Amino acid sequence: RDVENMRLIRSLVRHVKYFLGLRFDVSGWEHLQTEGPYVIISNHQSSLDVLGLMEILPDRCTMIAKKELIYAGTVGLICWLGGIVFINRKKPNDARSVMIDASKTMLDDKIRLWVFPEGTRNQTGNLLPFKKGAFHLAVQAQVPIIPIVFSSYSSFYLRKQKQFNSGTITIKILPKIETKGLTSDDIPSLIDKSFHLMNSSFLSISNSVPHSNGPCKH
Ligand SMILES: CCCCCCCCCCCCCCCCC(=O)SCCNC(=O)CCNC(=O)[C@H](O)C(C)(C)COP(=O)(O)OP(=O)(O)OC[C@H]1O[C@@H](n2cnc3c(N)ncnc32)[C@H](O)[C@@H]1OP(=O)(O)O
Ligand SMILES: CCCCCCCC/C=C\CCCCCCCC(=O)OC[C@@H](O)COP(=O)(O)O
Repeated sequence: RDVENMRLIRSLVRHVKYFLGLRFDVSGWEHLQTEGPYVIISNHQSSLDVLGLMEILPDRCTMIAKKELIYAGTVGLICWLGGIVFINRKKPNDARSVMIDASKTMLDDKIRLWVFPEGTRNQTGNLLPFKKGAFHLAVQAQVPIIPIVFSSYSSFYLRKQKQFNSGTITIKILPKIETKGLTSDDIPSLIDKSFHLMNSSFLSISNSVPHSNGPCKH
């Protein structure tokens, strides 16, 4: 169990896109060229997000995930080996204390953490209001937040209609938001700022989908 295992996991998962006919169009790589630990936050539409995540995953970066994933067979084992931090969403007090511990570990072990601040998968067409854990984590560790947005999958993947076509996912890496000197009092405004940046970015990259390479909506 070590975050270094993510290198191997990342290189294996990167092949899955070819089987599904998916492409990634990434912008903002330069924003990930930040030294040391940081917290990445991104929107969460489906388990397909794992492919985009692995496409851009920086070194020494692991995720916060719901603890049910440990029991998901091979996927659970892979998550455990990759050093994923598991939280019990049914016990928010426990989840919070795990995240407070994580804020120390990320500094001690120079680890970056990826959090899905919506807290659950969402395909409503707008981002869900953000939970607060990711922002407490960044402020407690005094590390930057790097927001990342995946464009809507609705042009190629309709879960209810069981439709899946090939397509292109646009990933936009946004400039980091510094948290040095911020305290827990600043968290509401930090959330507000991050939410509006990400939601407007999500809407703008989802409407255009310029490079769609597959059969489109029916
Ligand atoms: C064949 C190929 C196989 C390939 C296999 C490949 C495998 C690869 C593996 C990759 C896997 C990726 C895994 C992705 C998994 C993604 C998920 O599981 S998403 C779901 C889980 N994640 C989350 O839920 C994170 C977001 N949630 C939160 O951050 C929450 O805040 C919370 C920590 C869970 C707590 O929940 P809750 O209490 O409901 O939340 P709030 O409303 O936000 O907060 C209430 C209250 O508590 C205060 N608070 C919150 N956090 C903290 C903290 N860390 N420290 C101090 N205080 C905290 C918060 O301020 C609120 O109080 P207030 O008075 O209202 O301010
Ligand atoms: C046509 C099929 C389209 C789907 C293809 C999916 C291919 C993905 C390939 C490999 C990735 C498998 C890793 C699965 C990890 C799942 C993580 C996940 O997404 O957990 C859900 C959790 O965050 C939120 O849970 P809830 O929405 O609250 O419950």
